Amino acid sequence: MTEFVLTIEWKGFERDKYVHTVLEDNILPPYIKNCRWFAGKARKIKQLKVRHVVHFEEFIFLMFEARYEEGDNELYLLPISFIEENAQNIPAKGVLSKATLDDKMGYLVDAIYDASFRRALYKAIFNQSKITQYNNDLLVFNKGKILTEEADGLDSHLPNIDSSNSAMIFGGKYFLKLYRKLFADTNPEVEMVEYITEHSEFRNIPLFAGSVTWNRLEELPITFGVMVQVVENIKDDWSMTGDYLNDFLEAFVEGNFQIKESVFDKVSQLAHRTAQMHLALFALRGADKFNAEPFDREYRRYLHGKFEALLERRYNLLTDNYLRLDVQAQNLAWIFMEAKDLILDFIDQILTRPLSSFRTRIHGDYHLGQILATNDDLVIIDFEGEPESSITERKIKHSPLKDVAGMIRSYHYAVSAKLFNSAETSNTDAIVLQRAADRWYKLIKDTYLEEYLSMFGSPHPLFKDPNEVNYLLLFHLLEKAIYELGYEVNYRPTWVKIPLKGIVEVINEIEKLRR
Ligand SMILES: Nc1ncnc2c1ncn2[C@@H]1O[C@H](COP(=O)(O)OP(=O)(O)O)[C@@H](O)[C@H]1O
Ligand SMILES: O=P(O)(O)O[C@H]1O[C@H](CO)[C@@H](O[C@H]2O[C@H](CO)[C@@H](O)[C@H](O)[C@H]2O)[C@H](O)[C@H]1O
Repeated sequence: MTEFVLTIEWKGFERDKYVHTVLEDNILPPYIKNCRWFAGKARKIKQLKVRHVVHFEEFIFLMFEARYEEGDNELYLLPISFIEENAQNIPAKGVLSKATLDDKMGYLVDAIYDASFRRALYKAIFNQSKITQYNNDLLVFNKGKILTEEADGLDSHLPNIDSSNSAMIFGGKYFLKLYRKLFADTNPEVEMVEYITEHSEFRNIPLFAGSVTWNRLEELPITFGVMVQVVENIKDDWSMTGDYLNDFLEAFVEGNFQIKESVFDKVSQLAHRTAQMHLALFALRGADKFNAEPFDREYRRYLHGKFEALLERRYNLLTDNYLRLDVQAQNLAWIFMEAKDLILDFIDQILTRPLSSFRTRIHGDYHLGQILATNDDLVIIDFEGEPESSITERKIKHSPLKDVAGMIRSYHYAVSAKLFNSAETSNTDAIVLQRAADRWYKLIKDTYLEEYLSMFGSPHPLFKDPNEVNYLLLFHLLEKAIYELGYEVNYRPTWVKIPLKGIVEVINEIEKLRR
């Protein structure tokens, strides 16, 4: 914590240039370095700038902009509160600085750690409050039908989870996600969860309980948070699949190839829930935001342009990081780079080939970590969309096969990570390991895909013909693996091989199609 004693006044906080400057220059820079939610740690920061202030009772929603040496700025939400000395036990990671308010000594803290802030948030959602700001903007709290518990007597806590936003749990029943990185326009998660809850029968998501939005007079609204039902889950499906793979690994080191029937059952169950989610989203047509659309020229061009730009970014990233890769990853990277023309040729087809299927709103960032396993079912969470895309892009309708490709990639990740990163296999020949991983992946992928497609009548408007399905699936598998390459280079360099292997697999498939 910095040694500043900041003198604060809530009234007129938006004009308090002195406080803003101290925050920008002295308090925020060291503070955000230790925040899990600050995504710019690896980037060179040029400046942090207090951009907006929204008042909420005796708290402030502060928004600051991170300006970097290179690349786009980012806007972050930091709710702040003043805590009198010894008033509450705030963890050190939540304290911004020493402060005085109305001659009282205390601390300026991240308000999520302040129980009275959490209570105020809940009450405001429950009462559907609307708070007019100094410039006539509105802070709007919206309530879902399932929110029935009065705030009085309801306890709240911060769950111990790994999350890029901030979660709070109320009365063990409601889960509030406060977004940290903000975007202009309503967060797709609020739209999706609210619409599915209110206008469909699909119940394998946490139902909508409320939202917090800053409605700006002159500009697009910004979503601060969404509240949903708590899912009493045992673990997420990534960990669950890891458990199945432990059994598989155990048998494998004994010389057996063995997948339990119960594993196929779980994969089928996920395929069914995925299909039901897509059917529900497709059925929401009629509501403007959700109407299914054809593969028109504009969309085809968009998809093509986005893929080309992604490809270019990733080739540059690989070139810049090539020497940091191990030999196996370098070999795979070569295959990827040499296949550039083949890939470009393949994606060009999206512009002209017949595509009569429809596209609809989808999950957008679908992988095993987004599935929570309850006692006997699966619940799909995190409808925020692909982290690298803008909010407008996240709302674009796609073939549901984009989600299917995401999940298939996730199974590929799970088996690759387990087989290649486990101590048990450190002495096993890489070719033998690869063969086992390929077999497991193929069986699981086929099960997932067949079960998924079997849930749609044939032909279904979303999947008009098998050739389209094959092409679009390959297109999205390739796109996703190329996207993942960026994530791994930046966050888990030792995992870069996994998406590279995925890319090479699709390249092989494309070559087969050309023969
Ligand atoms: N409705 C919920 N009930 C219980 N736990 C949840 C719920 N939603 C999310 N979680 C937990 O929080 C974690 C992060 O959720 P997620 O929506 O992915 O947030 P973020 O986008 O901030 O990473 C999940 O992996 C899960 O453990
Ligand atoms: O869940 P997020 O929205 O933060 O998604 C990002 O992080 C994911 C990792 O947590 C990353 O997913 C990749 O790794 C997963 C295993 O850890 C694997 O199951 C996914 O298939 C793979 O894409 C995701 O790409 C990224 O956007």
